[in-house]
Amino acid sequence: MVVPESISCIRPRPQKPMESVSQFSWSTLGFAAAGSAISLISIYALFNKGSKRYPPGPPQYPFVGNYPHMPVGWTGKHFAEVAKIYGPIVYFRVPGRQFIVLNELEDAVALFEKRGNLYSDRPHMHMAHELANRKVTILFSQHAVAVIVKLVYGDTVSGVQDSPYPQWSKNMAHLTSTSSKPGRWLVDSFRWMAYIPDWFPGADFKRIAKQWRSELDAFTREPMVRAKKRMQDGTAERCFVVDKLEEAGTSLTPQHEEHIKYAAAGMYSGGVDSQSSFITIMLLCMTKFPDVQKKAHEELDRVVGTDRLPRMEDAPRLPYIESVIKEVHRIHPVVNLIPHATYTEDYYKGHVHSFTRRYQLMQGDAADTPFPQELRLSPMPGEYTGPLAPYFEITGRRRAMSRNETMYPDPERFDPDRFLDERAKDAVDPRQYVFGFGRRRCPGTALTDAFVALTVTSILSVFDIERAHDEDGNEIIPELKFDDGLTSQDGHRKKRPRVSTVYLSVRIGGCIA
Ligand code: HEM
Repeated sequence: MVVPESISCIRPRPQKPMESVSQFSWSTLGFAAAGSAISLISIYALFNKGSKRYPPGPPQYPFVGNYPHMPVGWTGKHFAEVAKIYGPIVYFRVPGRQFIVLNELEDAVALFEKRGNLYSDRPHMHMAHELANRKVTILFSQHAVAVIVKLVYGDTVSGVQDSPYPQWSKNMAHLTSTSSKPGRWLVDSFRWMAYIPDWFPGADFKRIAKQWRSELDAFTREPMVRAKKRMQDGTAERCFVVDKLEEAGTSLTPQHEEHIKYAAAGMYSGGVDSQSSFITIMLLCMTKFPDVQKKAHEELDRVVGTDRLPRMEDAPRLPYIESVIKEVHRIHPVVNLIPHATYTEDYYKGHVHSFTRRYQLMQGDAADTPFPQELRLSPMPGEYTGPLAPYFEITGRRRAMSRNETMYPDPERFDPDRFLDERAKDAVDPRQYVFGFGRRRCPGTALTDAFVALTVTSILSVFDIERAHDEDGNEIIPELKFDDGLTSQDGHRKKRPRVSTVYLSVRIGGCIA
């Protein structure tokens, strides 16, 4: 190169011999690259430690594991796609949590029912359990005592416009669904976030949790206070709370009273939203499938007649209505992904399902809290005690079972006859799985069966359920669309008020008492 004279004063600085420069940088670079590779491999190995022992699942990324695959929400729709790729038992993990999703009834029965001793706990969800204090009611209580009675507080709600109960239960349904929403709260994975001060930017979740705590407090306390007041006034009716308080009599301790309060609240919160969701889905199906409704009307008119409401004893003589109820349960199981937890090592179909780690029940010192026993981590000798994945959250995906083509050919079709004709031998009654499994199976099953049978037959015997019309007078044919809550309801609710989705016109004189 010719250097122009004007800049010829620029001279190259004296340099170390080329060879030594290159030796220095290459060796440094080499060490750095090797170090980084080893660190990355170690981190990857740590995250995928033993992953071959687990059921198949989407590949994991370093640090975040399967966070990108984790569904936010209750229905976990994309699991259907995941199951097509990885098979019926799918595994995935995010920092601090491991999940197994069971898509087939056979596996859910094998684990939740036949090995119920291992799979009956509830996982710890930090936002719901600790920050919002939802651990106190039975659905999420790790020491569940299933107590079912028809009337919990002995109070009257129906027909009273200004009753606080509907609002309380609405708040509770929202709180439960949102606080424990899968994938929604980072604090469920990173529990140290619970120590972030409330005022800290981004700590909105703590402020929300505070609000929920006070709503939960009102929900559990107020109905109990009212029941006790009625007992004092001598106007109390027999119900779960009154029976239990009377039973305890003078030996009632404050702690015992707290247990009654929370057991009652568990029934209250577990029962209201699920049953009302079932009825809205039933109304949606009747609106969309008028032929089914017509057949149900015919059966009711033939068996019960038109001069009285149906009674429980009519139910065995109404097989078509019973299959309508089964098909409503099947077409969209009302309650979505409620996980169980397992803490003990177990092998199923060649895969290990948990680290050998277990929690022991130890006496806590907080005698004034409702549940003085606390779960304390107690590693056994030789156990894995690292920061990752202390146990598995394991869910039977009811919606996958309800779409199983062997049990239900053409599963997307709403067809109650599948439980009556030649297909009936394979058509498993969905009530086997829509209420959950094993020891955590819904304790409200019998109550729901009775409530649903009476409500569905009463509505159908009194009303024609008709489609709404748009501004041009055309019928609106609703889609089978559901929202993404813990309990899914008719998904049209958000768009327009339910009353415009269906019309109930009176078929016969009278009303539903
Ligand atoms: C359509 C009606 C209902 C459906 C579909 C339903 C479904 C479920 C499901 C799937 C579970 C979780 C089971 C599991 O983890 O394996 C559950 C739990 C529970 N349900 Fe229901 N349920 C209904 C009605 C009721 C009623 C009427 C009550 C109370 C009167 C109730 C009280 C509870 C309680 C307390 C739990 C928690 C049980 C525990 O954690 O041990 N449910 N329900």
